[in-house]
Amino acid sequence: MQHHFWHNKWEKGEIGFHQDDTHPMLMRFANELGFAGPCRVLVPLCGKSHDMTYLLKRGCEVIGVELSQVAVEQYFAAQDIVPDIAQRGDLLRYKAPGITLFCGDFFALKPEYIGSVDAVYDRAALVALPASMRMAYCQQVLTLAPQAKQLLITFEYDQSALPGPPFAIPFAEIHQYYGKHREVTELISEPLAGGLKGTVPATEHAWLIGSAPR
Ligand SMILES: C[S@@+](CC[C@H](N)C(=O)[O-])C[C@H]1O[C@@H](n2cnc3c(N)ncnc32)[C@H](O)[C@@H]1O
Repeated sequence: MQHHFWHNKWEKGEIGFHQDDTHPMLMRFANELGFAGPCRVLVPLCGKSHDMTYLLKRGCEVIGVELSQVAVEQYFAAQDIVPDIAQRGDLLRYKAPGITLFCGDFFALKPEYIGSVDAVYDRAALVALPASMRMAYCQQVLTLAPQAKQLLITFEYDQSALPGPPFAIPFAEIHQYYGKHREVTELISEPLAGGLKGTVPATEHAWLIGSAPR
């Protein structure tokens, strides 16, 4: 997806992907993933997700990355937090106790900006990207978080029924991106209540991408 597509969505407030509550699959598997202090969790393409606040409340340190300044500023405003803002390479770094959000292109983020990462939480990030960008996205995740385990949430549905995003991503594709050096385990799959965008039957899947052997 081009940057202007997402900037446009945030400027118009067309953010149907944003959830009012913590994602149930995050709550369900947080213990299994070790999402508790002092775990440092990378949240790619984070939007202004409440899932970050849930992770913070569990004592995690959150490192988010988001293209839209509207999203980043709305996140901190909603938490009543005034972050410290500084330039970091091509990104703006918003920092507050326990949470750092980088505003800019995920592909411009460098490992030295974020330090070591214990876990990755991907909800509506991989599925937000067209097929042409997904391999590069997953390689960037592995570059930024080479040792980390990951909770990945995806959808499966008839892609011909909806153009996406979110896109349908079958297991074979996830295996293609992460399966070479990591164990990929399905934690759960459930029918999406009401269907995707209220119309298309879909299943939602949670995957554990195992940490790299040390
Ligand atoms: C479908 S939304 C999901 C947001 C969040 N993960 C959630 O669960 O609400 C995808 C987000 O990715 C952001 N995004 C898209 N491309 C990006 C990029 N190249 N770098 C950083 N963020 C990006 C968009 O602005 C949007 O907020």
